[in-house]
Amino acid sequence: MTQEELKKAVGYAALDYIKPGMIVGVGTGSTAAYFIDALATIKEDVVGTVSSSIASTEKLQRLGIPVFDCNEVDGVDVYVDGADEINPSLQMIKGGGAALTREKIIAAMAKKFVCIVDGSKKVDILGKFPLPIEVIPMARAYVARQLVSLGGTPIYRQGVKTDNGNVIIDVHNLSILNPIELEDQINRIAGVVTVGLFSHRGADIALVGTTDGVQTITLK
Ligand SMILES: O=C(CO)[C@H](O)[C@H](O)COP(=O)(O)O
Repeated sequence: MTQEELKKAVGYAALDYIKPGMIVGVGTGSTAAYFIDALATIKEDVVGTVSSSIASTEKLQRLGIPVFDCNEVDGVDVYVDGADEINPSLQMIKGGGAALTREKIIAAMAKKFVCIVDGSKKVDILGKFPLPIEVIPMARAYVARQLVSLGGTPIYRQGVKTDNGNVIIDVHNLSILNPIELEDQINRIAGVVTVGLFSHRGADIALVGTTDGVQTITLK
């Protein structure tokens, strides 16, 4: 099976977690896009969605799926999104698509986070994928210097502006042995909006696409 087929398989497998009347959080990226296609097949059952990016909102609306502003809903029943890396504790690196801040907000609001990935995203230690950080533009150089002092190699993602009008710094060469500590350290740097490390609020369930089928991982 190709990587695209594995992404599609987990996108559709996530429908098992959607029940009639739910408010569904919708992620961003190529795997989440397959989930949106899947959601369209049961759209009469879905009360509504909240979306983590303008791109996902536009796709949902094109397919006739109602999208609410996060401030209009009391909570999110289930959040379905991809990841760039996921470890055995279901902590993740996210933000390859620059949507990390809205993704973190919806993850925080959600009762259940279902992460959908193809098998290439599974790692033992996070950090091979450069860690995305959303930064207020005027703080870019300062934040980069602070990241160097934490041992990383920050690279400014040229030409990218987030849906919130900010910039992205990708931090290379990190071996993230203590994700919670690093998430806290980076969050404390003035000018950082969000770090794409999802360790305090990781996933509750991971659906992993493999050539043997969709593997379900839940924390014990
Ligand atoms: O965090 C994300 C976007 O900000 C995505 O979930 C992540 O980049 C994975 O994307 P894809 O499903 O295209 O591999």
